[in-house]
Amino acid sequence: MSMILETKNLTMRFGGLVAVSDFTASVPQGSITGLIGPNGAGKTTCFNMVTGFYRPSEGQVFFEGKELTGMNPHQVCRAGIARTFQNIRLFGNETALENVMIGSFVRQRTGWIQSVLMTPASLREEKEIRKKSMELLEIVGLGDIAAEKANSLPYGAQRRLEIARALATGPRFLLLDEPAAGMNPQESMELMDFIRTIRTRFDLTILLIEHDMKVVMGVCEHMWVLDYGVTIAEGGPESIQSNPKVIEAYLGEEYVKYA
Ligand SMILES: Nc1ncnc2c1ncn2[C@@H]1O[C@H](COP(=O)(O)OP(=O)(O)OP(=O)(O)O)[C@@H](O)[C@H]1O
Repeated sequence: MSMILETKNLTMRFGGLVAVSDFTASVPQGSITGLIGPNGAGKTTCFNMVTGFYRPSEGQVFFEGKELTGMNPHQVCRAGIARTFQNIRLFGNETALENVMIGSFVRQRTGWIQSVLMTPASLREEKEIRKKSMELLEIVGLGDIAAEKANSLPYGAQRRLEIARALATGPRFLLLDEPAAGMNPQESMELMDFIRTIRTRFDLTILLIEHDMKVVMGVCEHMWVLDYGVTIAEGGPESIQSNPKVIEAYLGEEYVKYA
């Protein structure tokens, strides 16, 4: 099985705090993989190191066999990795369509000078981007709210919109940071279908951080478990749910009793 992402001994220190220690992990191509663990375990820090938001104190990141360590977020995005954030980061006063268009500009061929001068090439490209962004909104089920401002949308729609914007950058690898946060059980169920659908439709590999165990166990084929920055387990849903270390550090006996 080929690995789309490999990390080697990724370590992040903030002063005296070791937020992530020696994170050596791999994500199979085409998989939906989970990164789980208690609050403060270092999950988002791992995302930040992979996507160039943090420069690791030590260690390396390889994407499709090429080293990404030290690249900035824009370069990582152009390489084919997109992400969403734990706290939704949309342009609230822009419409849903404009938010998706902003994602597409990462792949824009004409430069900013041409855009400012509104050359025929840049106008043609903007029209193309508008059309593609609209199609994307339709695919994620937001076609009818394209003209609404992002901050007026219900929470579940905002999460989908953030994913649509990430998809607009044309990624092969998508990282989702707590996509089910704040969703009700019905929305979480729909999210699982949605994640599987976009994986197939866009030929993606997905890595997600999530605390909702129904979502994690329902959708992830493989997962990594962090506790205090240290990897304490990896495996499929069955083995993770019965792993004593994971039960003690994170899931708890109650979860095991009622799962
Ligand atoms: N920029 C930063 N400066 C200092 N400490 C940080 C920074 N970012 C994260 N940390 C610390 O690193 C540790 C890991 O945080 P991180 O956000 O990665 O955890 P997490 O597993 O994603 O938690 P949660 O599930 O609550 O989102 C925490 O102790 C956090 O306070």
